[in-house]
Amino acid sequence: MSNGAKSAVDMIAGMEKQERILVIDFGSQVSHLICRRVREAGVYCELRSCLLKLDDVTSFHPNGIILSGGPHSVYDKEAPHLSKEIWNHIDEKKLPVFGICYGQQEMCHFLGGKVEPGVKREFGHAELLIREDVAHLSADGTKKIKGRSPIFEGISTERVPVWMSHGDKVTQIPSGFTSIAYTSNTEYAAIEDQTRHFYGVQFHPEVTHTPSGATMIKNFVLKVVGCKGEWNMHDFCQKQIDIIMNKLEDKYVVGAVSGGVDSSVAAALVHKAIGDRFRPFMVDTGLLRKDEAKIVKERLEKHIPGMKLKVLDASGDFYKELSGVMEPEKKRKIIGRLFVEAFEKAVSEMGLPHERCLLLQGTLYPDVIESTSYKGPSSVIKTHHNVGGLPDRMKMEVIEPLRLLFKDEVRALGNELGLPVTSVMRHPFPGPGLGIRIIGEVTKESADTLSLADDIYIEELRKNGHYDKIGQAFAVLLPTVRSVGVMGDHRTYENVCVLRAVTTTDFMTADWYDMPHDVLAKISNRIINEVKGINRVCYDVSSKPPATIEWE
Ligand SMILES: Nc1ncnc2c1ncn2[C@@H]1O[C@H](COP(=O)(O)OP(=O)(O)OP(=O)(O)O)[C@@H](O)[C@H]1O
Ligand SMILES: O=c1[nH]c(=O)c2[nH+]cn([C@@H]3O[C@H](COP(=O)(O)O)[C@@H](O)[C@H]3O)c2[nH]1
Ligand SMILES: NC(=O)CC[C@H](N)C(=O)O
Ligand SMILES: [Mg+2]
Repeated sequence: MSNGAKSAVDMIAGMEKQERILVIDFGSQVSHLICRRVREAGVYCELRSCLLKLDDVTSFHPNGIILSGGPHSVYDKEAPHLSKEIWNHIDEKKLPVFGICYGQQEMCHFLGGKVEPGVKREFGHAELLIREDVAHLSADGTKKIKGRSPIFEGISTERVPVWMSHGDKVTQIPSGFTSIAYTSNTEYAAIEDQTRHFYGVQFHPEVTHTPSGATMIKNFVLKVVGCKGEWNMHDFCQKQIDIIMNKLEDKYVVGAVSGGVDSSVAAALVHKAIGDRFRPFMVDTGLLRKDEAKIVKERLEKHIPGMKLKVLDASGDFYKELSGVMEPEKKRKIIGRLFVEAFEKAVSEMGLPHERCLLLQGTLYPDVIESTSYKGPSSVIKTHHNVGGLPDRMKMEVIEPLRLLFKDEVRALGNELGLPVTSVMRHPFPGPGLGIRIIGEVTKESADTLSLADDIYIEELRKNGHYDKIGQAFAVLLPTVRSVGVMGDHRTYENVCVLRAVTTTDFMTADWYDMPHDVLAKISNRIINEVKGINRVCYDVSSKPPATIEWE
């Protein structure tokens, strides 16, 4: 639901004193992973577009800067560059810089080196050879010693597997730089200017295909920049509560809470900050998991003392309006509209002063990155599904307390706030719920059937130790398909249920989960025996792409 614009409540204000790294995005597909690695090193960081202005840099107060990779070639006419003012500021403030791939090329290009189209494009694994004889000043600055660059400290081998993805090549390094590692393809696989604390690598240390990459980024942040690495969820949580408390003074916040990770954590945080001026509500669409509204209400009220979750039963409207509708996009539109109507009804029933009321949104950092990062020529923009349109239509200001966090940081924040594991580690559940898992027309009967099958499936996954290994699992019902079966010597002619389970890191791509046959057998047996109306169970072995995770 993010529009990427600044929220009404600026969640960063008040955090100025903490150490921080600015990651400048030149359009790489994996720039966000640089942020992940920096934060894993215990240092707060943000990703900003390479089109940023000097003011954006000075107001961020970075301790160091990382330049990402990108699809352009630095010598192209339309290639993006950091402005001269920013480079001057870097010089003036003596800010350490780490350039990755395009970032390294950009640094060399600007500082008087040379970048040219390479003879050989390199995509994939390469072997990096670390130089052990780089001249350095000793820690006390008194004598010259020989050893490896601080970027490579703690890496146990001299030959390091790294991931390459480039066509251009640095052919001449700027004065002051020296090579600190090489590959068979380039002398300048890693370079440094010790005096200015400038570093560059041709490969990608941010991806997991470079196993020691996280160490290199950590070394830059802690050893070169000199950060202490003390950013942690406990302090972050406390600071965010203070910020919300101070900014909201006498305001009210209404929040649509689904029981999913994001909305539950956001709700817990805002409740901690403003108590009963936060009014959470949940819409029972009739398309939720089995007993979901009841379970979510009990669970949240138990773990967030004092919170009262209002449940609005709108299931009748959903079944009525979906009756006879087969087409997936039509169903989604109807569901989206009914959600908004239910929200409006819930808010108006609360009778709060409209001008003092904000809407809580569970926007996460990937959504913010998507709308603010630099889009290079070959970048793919993901489609973010959501319930949509609410703040515009309701003309309400929004508060997005999670907009600086990645999903697993949200989970860590949930732990910090005392939410149970069942809340913070649960698989995502889409807003349209069973509505897009009943293929074709949705009825109360099919929703009841599917929720029973889904419940058995999830229960068995938990019992057999598979739930936490899976990114998302659910059952799908095919009410338009009937199959013949035999039960107790009788002919049956009933529905087919499909089980889906995928592993994924970001839900943009996914692999089907290799489920052991004995577990499948148990689940199939239970569903066919316990759920009336289903006589056949199939397992979905399609990956995304070309399939999607949901069926509609
Ligand atoms: N049944 C519901 N009642 C109230 N709000 C809902 C409901 N379903 C979805 N929403 C709202 O829509 C938002 C988007 O849903 P989405 O599924 O993306 O996130 P989530 O449910 O918070 O987390 P998760 O990704 O773990 O499911 C939710 O954060 C919540 O504000
Ligand atoms: O809140 C949501 N509202 C939606 O309309 C919606 N559609 C898909 N999803 C979830 O998005 C992820 C990717 O789904 P697909 O591979 O089916 O596109 C998966 O996690 C899906 O469950 C939704 N979430
Ligand atoms: N991954 C990158 O940053 C690539 C940089 C540049 N486009 C090249 O091909 O060399
Ligand atoms: Mg959800």
